Amino acid sequence: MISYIFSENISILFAALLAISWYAWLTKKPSKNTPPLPPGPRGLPFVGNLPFVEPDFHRYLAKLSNIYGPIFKLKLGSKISIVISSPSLAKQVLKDQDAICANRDPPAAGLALTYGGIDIAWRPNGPEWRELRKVFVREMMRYTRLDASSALRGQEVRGMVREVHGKVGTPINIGEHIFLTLRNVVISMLWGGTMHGEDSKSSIVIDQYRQVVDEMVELLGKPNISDVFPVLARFDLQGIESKMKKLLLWFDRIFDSEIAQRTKVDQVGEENEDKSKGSKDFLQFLLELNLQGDEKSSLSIIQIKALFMDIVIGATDTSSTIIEWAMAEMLQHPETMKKVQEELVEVVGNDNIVEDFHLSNLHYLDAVVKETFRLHPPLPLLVPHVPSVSCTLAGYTIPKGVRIFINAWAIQRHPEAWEDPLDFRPERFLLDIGKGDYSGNNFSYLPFGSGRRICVGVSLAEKLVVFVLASLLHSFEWKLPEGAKVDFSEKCGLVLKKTKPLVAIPFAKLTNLKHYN
Ligand code: HEM
Repeated sequence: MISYIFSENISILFAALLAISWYAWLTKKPSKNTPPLPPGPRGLPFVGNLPFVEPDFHRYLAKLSNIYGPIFKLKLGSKISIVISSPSLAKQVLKDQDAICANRDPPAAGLALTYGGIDIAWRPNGPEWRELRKVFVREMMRYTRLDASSALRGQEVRGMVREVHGKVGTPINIGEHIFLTLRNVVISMLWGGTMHGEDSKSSIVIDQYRQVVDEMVELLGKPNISDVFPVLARFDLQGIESKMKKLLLWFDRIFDSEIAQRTKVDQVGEENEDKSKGSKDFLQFLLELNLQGDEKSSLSIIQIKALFMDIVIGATDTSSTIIEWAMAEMLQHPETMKKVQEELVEVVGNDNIVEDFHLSNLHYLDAVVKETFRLHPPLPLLVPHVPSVSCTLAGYTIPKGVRIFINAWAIQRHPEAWEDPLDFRPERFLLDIGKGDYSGNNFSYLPFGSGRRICVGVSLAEKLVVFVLASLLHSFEWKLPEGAKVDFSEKCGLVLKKTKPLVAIPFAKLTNLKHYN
């Protein structure tokens, strides 16, 4: 992967050499009393281990941890990274030393995506980040607000069932339907409807939305010279930053148009009755905060847009990826799919549709989702944590500012933490409910991270994933096309996706056709 970058442009290699002096300055010898840095593979001068990095980064790191142990260092360009691959060390970073290790080192692409890193994901650990998180978690993700938007989610999911029903008996790309549904759910929750100006050319906008989000996520996961040699960042040698800025512009125009539309409506006093009753969409809620002018919790328009980017990226790509993996696992294990469908008949019934209130009773489906998160965590390395001061971990020095990768993918397959770790066995979560706790208290199970930086969208993600899967499996039987096999190869980037899209054939399952309309 990295060697590919260098061959991409000879000038990049030349530019990397310019970093020599910078590198030499950075690599000062530690004093005799400080504990050593963790062990790790020897690298080359200046570029460190960059030329040896393999394309599947999470698997490469897991392989190295078999040689160097559960904590090791890797030099990527001028930057040191620390890799953690055991539950007990993950606990030290994410709990015992959480206050120190909750900083970020935003990649150039991340900064470009979020108006300079003023969102939640890339903001440094400090009072402004805490306040933003508090507003998001307490106000936007609280259960009552999520319950209030359940009708919107239901509407979009039923739209998906209708669409799929139109294609029964033919092979469909499941991921495309899931992505489209989540995109509609997210937009409904953000500003309560379609995108303005969309109607006349909706299919173009829909196609572009997916393309833009896919490209954004790809750029976020792409190795970037600017991130490993920050001194070269200003040259944006691979053009990643400028590409991301162009993509952001696509969303920025939509955000501006929605905000302008809403402000206009509010000014002429046409406030939607529902909004005054409290079931406000996120935009309404954030604009009211903006108007409040309260120094502590007030948000500027640009901060609102940065938050929207967090939601767009956080809610669509990760959630659609895990749903696709879950469908892949169930097509590979038809006995599991059968059990889920039996549970759906018992809880929902054959003459009903899946509703929000059924979800908490779907225990077996919940276990299937948990097992899918274990084997296919959408963010296999979480988002790197960064210590704001130097600290000691397992007897090693962890310098301030290094990136700490928690290899959740490896931890969730660790033979000491999981029996038959490579088997897909949802039952393990039925027997031990605490094992599948999403709140980050079990350090051998971290699909949403843990500690201060734990994902802010856990409650929404949980609802969305179970709801979409329940609806797909309640309304349809699924079969692979004749002779086809499920392909489990992974495409590693920021989000761990399937390399090949999942194609399967839906068959109508419900006898009452009104449920498809
Ligand atoms: C299947 C769905 C999802 C998965 C697997 C997931 C996973 C994660 C993980 C692993 C992290 C990093 C935690 C860490 O650094 O320790 C994270 C952070 C984050 N997620 Fe999610 N996420 C999902 C859905 C969502 C949704 C629906 C939203 C928004 C509504 C969201 C917004 C965020 C934000 C803003 C952060 C940054 C938190 C911070 O740095 O303080 N995510 N997510």
